[in-house]
Amino acid sequence: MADLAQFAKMNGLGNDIIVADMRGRADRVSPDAARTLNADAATRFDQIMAIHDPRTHGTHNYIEILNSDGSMAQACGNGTRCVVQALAAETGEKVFTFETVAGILNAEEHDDGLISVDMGKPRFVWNEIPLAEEFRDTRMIELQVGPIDAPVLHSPSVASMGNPHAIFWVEGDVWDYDLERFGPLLESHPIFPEKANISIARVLSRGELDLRTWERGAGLTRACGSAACAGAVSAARTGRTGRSVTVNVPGGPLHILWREDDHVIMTGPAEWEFSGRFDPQTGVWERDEESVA
Ligand SMILES: N[C@@H](CCC[C@H](N)C(=O)O)C(=O)O
Repeated sequence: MADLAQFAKMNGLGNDIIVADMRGRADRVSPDAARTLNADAATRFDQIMAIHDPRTHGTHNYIEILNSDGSMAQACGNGTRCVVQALAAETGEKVFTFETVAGILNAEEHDDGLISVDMGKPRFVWNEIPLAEEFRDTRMIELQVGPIDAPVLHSPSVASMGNPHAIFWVEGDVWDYDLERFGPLLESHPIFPEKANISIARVLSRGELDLRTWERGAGLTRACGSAACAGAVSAARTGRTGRSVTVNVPGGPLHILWREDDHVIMTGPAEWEFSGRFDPQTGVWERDEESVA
């Protein structure tokens, strides 16, 4: 059998994550392997967090992120919390610095088990989201779903947390909207040249909002950390909330703080489920004996 790599099936508030240990290896997790793992009910996931040896001095690891469709992602908040929990359990360290495509991320596991990730600074300029055409005010862009005279969703805020997000604001229950139908249409809308993560958000107070997400390259998920960050900063910059909020995603609450230095700090849990070994090229896998229920 090929030279197998260790993995841990984990989740961040129900966002299904595979943490792949690629340290000491020269290969990468292939898109085909991602699609094969996702096709198996036991290992289906939203993102793979591939931990590689560091590429930059001062970082613990380089992290590569794949969505369940095999596409690459620049950021994954829930997945980063799972990586922190796994490495903290292995090494006893509590503070980590990772390099990702989106930049350098600092993260810390607290004594209560919750994990904070510095998701970096949000980007709001149209060509940093990116959008296909210039919008001077990205707090509200011209995009809608439904009849022209009575749109179901309209005027979203857009932001990048290293990955593109559109947040549609609603007055009613976020579960009253057919995100499974609207999500794929909006994810691949021409206004988003790199596609986008599509969220519906309802502001409950100056300190709390509900949020559901159709994830780029993964579909409906129970949690999207970077969307929670994008929703929080968009709520603040449109005057709907303060800069410290609880974001209720379907899997549970996340705390988001948009610091005065412009960094966005996300805090939440992570959970280990089982471990195994897999072929990073084919996705063929086997469960570790001690993980057999
Ligand atoms: N679930 C992740 C987001 C993963 C990437 C996203 N699907 C994308 O392609 O941008 C999170 O918790 O941030």
